[in-house]
Amino acid sequence: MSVAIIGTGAVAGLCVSWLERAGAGPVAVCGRTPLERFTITGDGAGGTDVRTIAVLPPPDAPVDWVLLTVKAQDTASTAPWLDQLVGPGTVVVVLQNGVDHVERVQPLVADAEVLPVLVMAAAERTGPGAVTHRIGSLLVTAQNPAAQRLSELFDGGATVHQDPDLLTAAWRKLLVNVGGNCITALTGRRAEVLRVPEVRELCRAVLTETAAAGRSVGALLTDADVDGTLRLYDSYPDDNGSSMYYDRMSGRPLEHELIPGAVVRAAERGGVDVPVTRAIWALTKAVSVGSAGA
Ligand SMILES: NC(=O)C1=CN([C@@H]2O[C@H](COP(=O)(O)OP(=O)(O)OC[C@H]3O[C@@H](n4cnc5c(N)ncnc54)[C@H](OP(=O)(O)O)[C@@H]3O)[C@@H](O)[C@H]2O)C=CC1
Ligand SMILES: CC(C)(CO)C(=O)C(=O)O
Repeated sequence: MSVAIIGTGAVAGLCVSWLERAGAGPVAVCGRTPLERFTITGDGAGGTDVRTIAVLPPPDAPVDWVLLTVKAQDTASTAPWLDQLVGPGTVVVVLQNGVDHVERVQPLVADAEVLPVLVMAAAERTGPGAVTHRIGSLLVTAQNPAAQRLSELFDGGATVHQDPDLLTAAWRKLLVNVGGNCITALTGRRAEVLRVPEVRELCRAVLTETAAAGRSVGALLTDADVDGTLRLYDSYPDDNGSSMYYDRMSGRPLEHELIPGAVVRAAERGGVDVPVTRAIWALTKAVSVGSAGA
């Protein structure tokens, strides 16, 4: 099985780590800057071991699996890699947050199979090829033959859950991101900020709106999902950040369109009022590098 990962950040590092544990052999990594190895600290389950894993340079021919791990706003810029790596039989696995993976990637890969994957894990890129794996080793995807093969590819490294209702699963993950990612990015504080009582109430308001927006487009979310997400925030270690927090701290653009923007757009389609989420969207857009004046 040939595997090429596009991107050299946190989720790319997780994939390299999981595939090495799965015995998948060295995988190729395609970055904006060439990389020869990853150093992974931790295992997402409390372990603190440090592993160095060598990776292969970008292949010059199509591969069986392309794992796309760039931020949503960088997806279009990967077109040259996709042209090089995708051929008949390639499955393009999109490991991103959000709810519209297929719409974003399918136009770049003609009729190749696109498999959306929700990454139920937390990791931080701390330097070039250096990734700290804090929480989790679960991937959630659709229920189909490609997903079954993905499960076999990662077996021994990460668990792949095939969910018959991926729309609801993606909105459930969006709940986690719309509060946790946006608030940590806006405040410049890690997960401990989510336990400030007034911030917790703000999160409850955003999550309640998000659940309503999700329901308006067919996701089966209830108040129990809101409560479950708040309990998840309570369980985070104080030093857990979020992918949007790391981008804010590094002066990179934010995924404001992928996360609160997706809620606002769905709410508009569904005729749902989401004033608090709209405010969060405006603020994350305003602080995102490159958005000045937009
Ligand atoms: N980090 C986390 O814990 C989690 C993240 N996610 C989601 O996963 C996705 C990836 O996030 P994450 O790994 O954190 O992001 P990172 O910012 O850590 O990594 C993104 C990588 O993509 C690279 N990249 C951008 N454009 C290109 C390109 N054209 N060609 C090659 N590489 C490119 C970046 O390069 P450069 O180094 O040059 O910037 C960077 O290495 C996001 O949608 C995020 O929301 C989901 C769950 C958990
Ligand atoms: C780890 C988690 C759930 C944090 O909100 C995430 O998805 C992210 O950082 O993007």
